[in-house]
Amino acid sequence: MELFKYMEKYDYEQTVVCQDKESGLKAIIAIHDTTLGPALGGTRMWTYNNEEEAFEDALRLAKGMTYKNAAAGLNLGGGKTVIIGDPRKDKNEAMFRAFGRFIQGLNGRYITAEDVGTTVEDMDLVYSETDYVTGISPAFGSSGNPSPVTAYGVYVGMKAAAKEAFGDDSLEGKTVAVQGVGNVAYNLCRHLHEEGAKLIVTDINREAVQSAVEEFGAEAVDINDIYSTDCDIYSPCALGATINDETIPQLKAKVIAGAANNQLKESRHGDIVQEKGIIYAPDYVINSGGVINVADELIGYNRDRAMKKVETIYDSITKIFDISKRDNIPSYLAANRMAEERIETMRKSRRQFLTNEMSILSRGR
Ligand SMILES: NC(=O)C1=CN([C@@H]2O[C@H](COP(=O)(O)OP(=O)(O)OC[C@H]3O[C@@H](n4cnc5c(N)ncnc54)[C@H](O)[C@@H]3O)[C@@H](O)[C@H]2O)C=CC1
Ligand SMILES: CC(C)CC(=O)C(=O)O
Repeated sequence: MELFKYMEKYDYEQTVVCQDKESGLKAIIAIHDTTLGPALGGTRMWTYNNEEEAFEDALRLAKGMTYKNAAAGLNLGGGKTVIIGDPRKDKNEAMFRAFGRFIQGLNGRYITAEDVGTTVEDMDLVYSETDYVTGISPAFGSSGNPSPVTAYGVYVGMKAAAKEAFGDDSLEGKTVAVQGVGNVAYNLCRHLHEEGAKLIVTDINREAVQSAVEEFGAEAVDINDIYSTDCDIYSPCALGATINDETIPQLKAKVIAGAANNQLKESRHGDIVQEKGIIYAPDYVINSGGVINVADELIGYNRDRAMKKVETIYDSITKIFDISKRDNIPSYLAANRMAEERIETMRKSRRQFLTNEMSILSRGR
């Protein structure tokens, strides 16, 4: 990857490469756009095949956060970190504390939280070194693990998508194929089960699948069979790029609504999905519950306020479908326009110098 070329193409502000030999920390912090406020986005720990893959993931995820935070109406920009390593083997206290010090060095331009491969306990270690971290333990007055709230947001967003596709937002009797039953999806399965949906699940982690089978009466399928399974809703909740040239022809679902970030391998896959008449709930809107929840910590966490805001995901998804129909554009593009318009408006209106830019956080209530 030619880093500067890539950054210029998608207008990234900053990429920070962090290395700490003692702890084994290798982290890439990508800050895409801070027009709306400090960049907030989680930290993913993953075993990448090579450095290029890690850079690309950090950059793509950071851009997604710019759009997610803008579409959610947050006064926050977009950033994300990837730590290169195996979350099951390579973690240690010194690593997350070293990472915390690097974040502190950015002086508030970037605020972190959990993502795939990192936990509340990891963020508590980061908090030992910096205030610019969210999703830490409730014992610190924080909101804890964002995953259950993300799951709730995906659930309400899925209902809005079901209304668009089937004329009714009830998920009772609907068959939902859930790909990945990790932190978010397991909680999503619980909501769906409680409403009477039928679940089909898959995961590379057999124990997670077994739990979903036992607790929710889910049917388990092989990881390669999830796309072609007979279902009403396909819910991608593992990693990104699962909506692509190979998988779209296999899909039988009328709706795609899931938690994963960067579900479309390329933008054009959003066009193809639309042409096939599949209702696609844009990923960064439907999965914004977690960031909405942790962002509330920045103004003094209030769970009721945060959950009320998460419930607006239903209206946001509905609005996107309305724009999509009105302007005859795919839903992913309707979401992008909504986010871009907000960023551009704010970019134009915020020209005068302020001594304390962080104060904008308190105005997002
Ligand atoms: N945790 C959160 O609050 C948020 C998460 N997301 C996104 O949602 C997705 C899931 O996040 P979490 O549940 O936190 O992660 P997680 O790591 O707890 O769950 C992911 C699950 O996917 C499984 N998996 C990985 N590759 C797979 C494959 N090829 N086929 C089937 N299963 C596979 C893993 O074994 C794991 O159980 C990620 O894309 C994440 O970026 C987005 C917004 C917020
Ligand atoms: C996990 C969230 C709190 C933030 C984030 O990184 C995301 O929404 O993808």
